[in-house]
Amino acid sequence: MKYQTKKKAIVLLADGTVFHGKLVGDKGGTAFGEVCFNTGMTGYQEIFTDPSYFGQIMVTTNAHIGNYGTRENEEEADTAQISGLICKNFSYYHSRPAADMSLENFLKKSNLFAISDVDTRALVTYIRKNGAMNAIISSDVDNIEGLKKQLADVPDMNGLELASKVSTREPYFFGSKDAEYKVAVLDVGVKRSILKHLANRDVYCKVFPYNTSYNEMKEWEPDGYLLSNGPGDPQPLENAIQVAKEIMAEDKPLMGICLGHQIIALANGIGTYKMHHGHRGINHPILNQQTGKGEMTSQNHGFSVNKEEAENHPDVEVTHTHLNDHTVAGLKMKNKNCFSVQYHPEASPGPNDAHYLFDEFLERLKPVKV
Ligand SMILES: NC(=O)CC[C@H](N)C(=O)O
Repeated sequence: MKYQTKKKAIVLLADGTVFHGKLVGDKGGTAFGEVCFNTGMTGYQEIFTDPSYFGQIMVTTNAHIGNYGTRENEEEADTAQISGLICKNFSYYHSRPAADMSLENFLKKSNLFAISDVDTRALVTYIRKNGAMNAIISSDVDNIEGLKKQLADVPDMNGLELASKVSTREPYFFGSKDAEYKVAVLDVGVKRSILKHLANRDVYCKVFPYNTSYNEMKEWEPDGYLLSNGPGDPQPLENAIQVAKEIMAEDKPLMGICLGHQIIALANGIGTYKMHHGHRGINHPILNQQTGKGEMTSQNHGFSVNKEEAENHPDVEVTHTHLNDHTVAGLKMKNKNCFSVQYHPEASPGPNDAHYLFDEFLERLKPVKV
C-alpha cells in the first residue's frame, strides 16, 4: 500500500479536545475553520467543491473517501472550497472508469490539507453533542500550545461574512444566449449545478458579483432573479438583503436557495440564527405543506430562519418544514412573486425529489415574459 508509514496529524477543537489521525499524502500542513460533518454516503467531489462550505473543515461520516476518484464536470466550483478535510479511510486508488483524476491529485490541485484515520464516529458524536465549533487540523502534532494560539485567532462563524471570498469578481454568462428566459443571479457562492438546472430549462443566466446593486442587475432586463447559496452568516450581507427588498418592491420573480432563502427572510424582517450543529447530508426529510408530500433533500446549512417570526408574518407562508427538527425549510411571499428553500433543489449530491422547484420558478417567469 502507498504511504505505509503515514505521518501523524491531529484535530484540535476550540474547547481543547484532541483527536488523532494521519496525514493524507506526505506534505504536512495546517488548516482551520469551523468543523462540520456531512452524512452523505456519496458525492464527496460535489461537497468539497461547494462554495457554501468555504471556511469550514469537513468531517465525512462515510468511512471511505476517494475510492471513485474525481471527474471533470462533476464539481461545483473549479477547486475544493472546504478549508480542510477529516476522514476515516482515504483511498489513494480509485476504480471508476469515468474518473479522470485521483482524489489525492484533486486535493493537491486545490491545495487542500486533509487528514485520515481519525475516529470520525467519535468526532461526529462529539460535535453533535457539543455543537459546531472552530477547529484546527495539523501535522504539527507536538505543538499543541502553538496551535491553540492560532486557533484562538480563527473568527467565529456567527456574524462572519464570507460571500465576498467566493463570489465572482466580474459578471459572467451561463447557458445559451438564444434561450427563452433571462435570469440574473446574485452570486453569494453559487453552485454550478444551479446554473445548469436553469440552463437546462431554457434560461440564459447572467451571474453578478455579491456586491452588485439591483439597478445594475436590472439594466440587463432579466425576466427574474435568483439569490444563490453561499457560505457564512447571512446577516452581514447588507447589499444582498437590499437587492432582495428592491426585487420584491418591483414584484419581479425571485427564487432563493439556502443562503438566498435566509437573505429573503431577512429582507422581510424575519430573523436568522446559528443552529447547534446544522444540517449537512443528502437524506434530510422535508414536508411540503402545500401538497402534504414528503421530499428527501440535500442540505448544507448552519444557520436557519426564525420559525415564530416566519409563521406570524402576515405576508409570508411557511411552505416547507424539516421533519427532523421542524425548522423552516421553505417560504413563499403571499403578495409577491417570491419563494425560497433552505435546502438544495439542485441536489448534486443528493436525491432529485426537489427538482420541481426549478419548474415552479419557470412558471413564475412565463407570465412576465408574455
Ligand atoms: N448552502 C448554503 O447556502 C448555506 C447557507 C449558510 N452559509 C448556512 O450555513 O446556513
